[in-house]
Amino acid sequence: MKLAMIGFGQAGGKIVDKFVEYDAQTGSQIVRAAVAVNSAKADLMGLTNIPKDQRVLIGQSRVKGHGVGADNELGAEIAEEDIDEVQGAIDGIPVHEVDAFLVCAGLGGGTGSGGAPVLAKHLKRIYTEPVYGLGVLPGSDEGGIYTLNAARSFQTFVREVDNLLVFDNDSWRKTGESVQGGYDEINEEIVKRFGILFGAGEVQAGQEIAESVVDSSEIINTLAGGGVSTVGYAEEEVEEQSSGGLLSRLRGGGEEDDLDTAHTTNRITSLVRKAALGRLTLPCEIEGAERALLVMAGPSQYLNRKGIERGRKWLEEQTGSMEVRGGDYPLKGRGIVASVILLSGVTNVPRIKELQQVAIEAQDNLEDIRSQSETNLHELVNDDEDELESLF
Ligand SMILES: Nc1nc2c(ncn2[C@@H]2O[C@H](COP(=O)(O)OP(=O)(O)OP(=O)(O)O)[C@@H](O)[C@H]2O)c(=O)[nH]1
Repeated sequence: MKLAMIGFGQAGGKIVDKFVEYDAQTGSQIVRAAVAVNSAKADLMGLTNIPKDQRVLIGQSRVKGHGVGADNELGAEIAEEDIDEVQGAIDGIPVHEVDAFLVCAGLGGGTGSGGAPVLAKHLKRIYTEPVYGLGVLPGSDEGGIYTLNAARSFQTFVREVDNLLVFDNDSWRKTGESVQGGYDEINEEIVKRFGILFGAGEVQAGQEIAESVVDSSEIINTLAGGGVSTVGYAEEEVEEQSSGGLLSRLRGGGEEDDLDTAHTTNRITSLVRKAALGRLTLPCEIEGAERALLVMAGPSQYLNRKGIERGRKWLEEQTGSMEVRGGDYPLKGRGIVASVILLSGVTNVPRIKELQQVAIEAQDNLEDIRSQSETNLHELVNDDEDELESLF
């Protein structure tokens, strides 16, 4: 499916930048247009793949190109004030050629956290195409203010988008890694998962015809209905054979043929389980997910309808959902068979409840500190008996 991607803030910009790189490397053609919006000039200059004329600096009169310093209320305000400048960049997008918008942002900071929901609301008012969000939750070690920002932004962003796809930095960070190196790896994980998912609806000319190919409308229907989504992923390396070799073996028929089919089917069902029960972009209980989509990607000789059907049925049982779609995505040249599972409308998410709890504590703390601040400063600056006088 073809997307117009808008990265808001530093994390959002870097993720979209990575999507553009992925698109060029794999030819998956999911990024029809890419825009970066930020209040920090340096962050925009640090991008590599998004065209320079598609990078929009907002809030110059307020923050002089230096960012909003994790103040997401200010981030929301300047996004509203400068929405026409953002729209100016979006005007350059051939919207009739895109299936949906994807607004990406880290929810813990200021610019993206505050600005992304404002932009989503604006896009939904103007366009009929669905507007999805890709929201990144901060690590739990980032501190109270980031958690509070994320909890407030999450609440607003979910309301303003047609569906919020969530990625939780907390469950992906590795110890002993530099923050930057860590983010590079994390961003690759994000782009791989969402790249295959959205790429599934985009069959290119010359690609092998799949048995039951996933179409953009299936992704859109799985996301329709709103709420929060998470994505599971698992892959296995396979040897890519030329189709001629395999076909001639298949034509030979016999036991080897049955073995191949059984092996292919089993590989698919085990990859489906691994993807659903392994690390999700947002960890949650999969039971109760309202809708799901299973995409099996790989060389078409490693995909079969039986395996996908079994995987789909298993997902139906595990989620209890009646709306589980499934299909394949022929993907040559990567030497893998991969299973991507989109779980949409998830509601049993302990991580969000925990985030909200920490956010409320941080909010109460901040209020206490603010309310005492004037008294404390007065006590510090003035002597006990008020014997000293200020100069003027
Ligand atoms: N996955 C991922 N997360 C990131 C990356 N950079 C920052 N983050 C996360 O995103 C959150 C927000 O940070 P930024 O995007 O840098 O903030 P901003 O929107 O530019 O806002 P200000 O810097 O406050 O103006 C942080 O709390 C991190 O958790 C990145 O490259 N990848």
